[in-house]
Amino acid sequence: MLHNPNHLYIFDTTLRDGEQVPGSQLTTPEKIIIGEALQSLGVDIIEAGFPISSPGDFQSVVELSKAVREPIICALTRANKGDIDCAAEALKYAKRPRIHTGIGSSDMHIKYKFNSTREAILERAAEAVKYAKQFVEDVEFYAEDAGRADNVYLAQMIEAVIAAGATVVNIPDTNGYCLPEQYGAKIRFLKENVKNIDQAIISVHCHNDLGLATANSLSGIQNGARQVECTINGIGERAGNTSLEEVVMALKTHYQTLQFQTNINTKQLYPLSAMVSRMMRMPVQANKAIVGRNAFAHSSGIHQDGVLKHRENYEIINPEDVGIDQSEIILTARSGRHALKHHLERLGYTIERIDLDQTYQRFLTLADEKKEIKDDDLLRLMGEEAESNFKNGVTISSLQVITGDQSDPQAIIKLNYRGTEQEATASGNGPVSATIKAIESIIGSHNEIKEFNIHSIHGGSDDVSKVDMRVIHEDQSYMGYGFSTDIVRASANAYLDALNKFV
Ligand SMILES: CC(=O)SCCNC(=O)CCNC(=O)[C@H](O)C(C)(C)COP(=O)(O)OP(=O)(O)OC[C@H]1O[C@@H](n2cnc3c(N)ncnc32)[C@H](O)[C@@H]1OP(=O)(O)O
Ligand SMILES: CC(C)C(=O)C(=O)O
Repeated sequence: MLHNPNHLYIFDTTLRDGEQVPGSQLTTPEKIIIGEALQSLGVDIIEAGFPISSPGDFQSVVELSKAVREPIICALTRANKGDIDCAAEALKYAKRPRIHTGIGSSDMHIKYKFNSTREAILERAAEAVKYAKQFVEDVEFYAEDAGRADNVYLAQMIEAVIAAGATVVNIPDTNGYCLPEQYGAKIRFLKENVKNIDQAIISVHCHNDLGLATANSLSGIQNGARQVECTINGIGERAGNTSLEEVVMALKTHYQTLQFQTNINTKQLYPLSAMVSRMMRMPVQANKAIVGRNAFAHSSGIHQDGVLKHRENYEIINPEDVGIDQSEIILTARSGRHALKHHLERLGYTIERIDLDQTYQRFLTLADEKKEIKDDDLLRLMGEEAESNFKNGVTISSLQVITGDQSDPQAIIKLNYRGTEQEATASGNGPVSATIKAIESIIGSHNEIKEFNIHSIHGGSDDVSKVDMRVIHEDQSYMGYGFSTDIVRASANAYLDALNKFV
């Protein structure tokens, strides 16, 4: 078989083995959407289904064969004529069809599944391949439970099926039993002991029962396999299959050592992972390698500081390479000053004006209570006691407002400004406008307020109100945030929050 010796074929079985997850069955239109996305990702082979299993799965293979033309479309069968006839029929529209047939190869399966003998099973294996060959040129054979099979017998079986015409021989660790070294040694044994092995591609198909599917697949590849069977997000029967994104990124990250190329456009990995998770109703665990929510999130201070100084200190993959915009710095009580400063700057605070130590202590108290500090929490922290956050900031020492429907509202304010306490009184068309005017008469300048929003945090008339405003000063825009149970005080806090960024 002619192929580039450095090319590693990616055989995606999300739609077949991946779909064997309880509750994750897909409709034909959903399979086509995922199939088209897999084609765009660059997989070489799509295992589209098991046509004999149901009319719906048969139809999915038919429709996928029509819609997805670039990758090989593969259909699974047992080693019997009925399954193979059905797969051949379902694949009749495929541009590049492959039948994937096979049978158990371990003594366990031979005895307890088939109540048969090694000799009889070997014969059935070869017959099935010969039969499938009448329909398609490309026939893959799987030796189910090869992970627990005797290597000498497995080699005989593989030799027989290649002689019968198999183009690809799949050595599944069906039950995720092997250790990486054992599985690699099995592949090497076949490479060295099957006389006609050069006439077929060896494929690895590993399950994750011991969390070793990716490690076993890589070990198989290092020992002679040139096709890897995998699924998006590693979904599949029981603990799942080898995860496509893990194996592809391991090959890419270690290209210098392994020297294998794939056609995968890695930037599509994350969007496709999210699509499969949504359509198959299978959440991705947060700490899942490559595509988990936390795969590029840093929440402890030492790591955050390291990442902010030089991303590669704590990341071996650039998140953009897998379609994730950027790493995340999550603020928690384990964060340090560098992370806090990073977020404050991102939110528009000029760090030179902030008393970082003071702010950090208040941040820690809040973080211990809240676990994760979001932008809103940080803005609130800055707005609530704006004066304690800024070095030499303008602060309010008292505010009194007289309002009602008999006269214009009036505000009397005392500000600490430039080292002295100064007082002013002003009236306006409302209590907020009177307060802002009073502040402006002390600082001696007028700044236009472009946006002004008041929200309650939880709802209810006794709630804390949150004010945000955009203040224009010398053609620059400054956001201010304020919080208080008194909406006038919250507005004054927001104005001072913005003011302290430029005064
Ligand atoms: C390791 C894997 O992931 S293999 C793929 C697993 N996927 C699936 O099983 C999903 C699709 N399966 C199905 O829809 C059904 O199981 C069918 C249509 C294939 C078969 O359904 P049924 O005919 O009702 O049989 P059932 O599933 O109960 O039992 C399996 C039969 O297939 C036989 N069998 C199992 N694997 C193979 C094989 N590779 N080659 C030949 N026969 C096999 C079993 O020995 C058993 O036969 P028996 O009835 O003579 O004892
Ligand atoms: C059908 C085969 C390839 C399989 O899924 C397995 O053995 O795990």
